[in-house]
Amino acid sequence: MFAKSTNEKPESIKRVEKVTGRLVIFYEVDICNKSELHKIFKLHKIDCVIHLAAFKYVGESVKTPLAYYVNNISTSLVLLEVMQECRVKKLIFSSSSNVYGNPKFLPVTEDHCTGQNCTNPYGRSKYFVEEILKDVCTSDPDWRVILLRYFAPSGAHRSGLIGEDPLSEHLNLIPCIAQVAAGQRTKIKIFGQDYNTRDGTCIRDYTHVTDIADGHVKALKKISEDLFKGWTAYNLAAGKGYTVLEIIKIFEKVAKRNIKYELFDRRTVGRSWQDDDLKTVKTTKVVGKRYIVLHAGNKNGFIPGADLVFSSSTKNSDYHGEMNQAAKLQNVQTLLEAHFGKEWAQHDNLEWYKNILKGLKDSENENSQDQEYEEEECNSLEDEIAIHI
Ligand SMILES: O=c1ccn([C@@H]2O[C@H](COP(=O)(O)OP(=O)(O)O[C@H]3O[C@H](CO)[C@@H](O)[C@H](O)[C@H]3O)[C@@H](O)[C@H]2O)c(=O)[nH]1
Repeated sequence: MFAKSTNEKPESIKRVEKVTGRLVIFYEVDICNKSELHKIFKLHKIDCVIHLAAFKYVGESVKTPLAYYVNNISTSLVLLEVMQECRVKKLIFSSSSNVYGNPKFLPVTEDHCTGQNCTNPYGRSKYFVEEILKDVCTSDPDWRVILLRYFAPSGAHRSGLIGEDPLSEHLNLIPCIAQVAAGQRTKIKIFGQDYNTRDGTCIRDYTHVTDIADGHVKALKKISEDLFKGWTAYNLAAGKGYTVLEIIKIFEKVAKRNIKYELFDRRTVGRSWQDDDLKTVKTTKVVGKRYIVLHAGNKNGFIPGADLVFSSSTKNSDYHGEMNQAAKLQNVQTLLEAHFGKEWAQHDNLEWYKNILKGLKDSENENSQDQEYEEEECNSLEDEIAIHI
């Protein structure tokens, strides 16, 4: 085992030895230190590497994206180079369900697309490393890679000897609840209450760490099978989602303690597994006031001052009717005319907006059902004068 001692305490290695009954050979080394890594690879006959070294806090990654990209990607690159040079070509990579971003279907299976709509730098760093590993496998058929995509690893070994005692101020949900229960924190901040779920808080599939450990043992067997080739991804998940509030209530019941909490905004651009009962993933409802910004311009750029901001009074996500009231568009028309004089014209393709200017209601409007079409048209009209919303 090799690691930088940012998060590990020496005592934890001793405890791993106690729980497993095996001697752990431990090197305290920065994985980015290529020459040190080389020495270790020369000292031992290594068959397969399990690569777990990474920063892992979603919230922290949003605040310090570069630290996450540098740490999570460069460690992987140095490790891969050393492995390649030492002809060790089997790797089990600790990836994340974050690579799926906002899921397009549920349950999320391994063939779900990855990388699209990742909601945070942590998830994207895992996605990038996955892609690098796929390229490495394509370049050399001797490489074998298993990507293990964890779903919210949580819990502790049943002996109580190994658990999570985080040093970071950024905490995962369950250690944070545990600290509140133990009196080390006064309350827990719940990030997000506007998810499309049973109680509005985010759903995660919390997977016990010993199940995750079993997954690694199985992956080790799999990668050594004669027929194994290239790369394969496996989800490591329990298969059942719980909301943040449900987890808090379960913890209260088990620990027989009151867990105080406070509601906050979402930590990232929201990813949630949504409600199990919902067949499709729906657009997240926005609670509260919305501000709509509209710009106008042409190929020479936006017209200075030609932007309209107004606050919607509706609380549901379909604010378009309100936004396109003739009065609002009239403001834009006035601005455009002030800038272009009579040269300005609304493009024919913007039928829907034209109809609104004529005072037609949504139901009388032929194109109103297809707003996406409208937006696409706007994008392809860069050379025309167009209203772009
Ligand atoms: O103080 C807190 C901490 C978390 N949450 C919420 O609880 C849920 C779970 O968050 P957390 O326990 O931090 O897990 P994830 O953000 O899902 O990330 C974890 O799970 C991923 C796999 O899903 C792993 O890849 C990551 O390394 C690991 O940090 C999320 O909705 C959070 O917004 C709170 O409301 N308050």
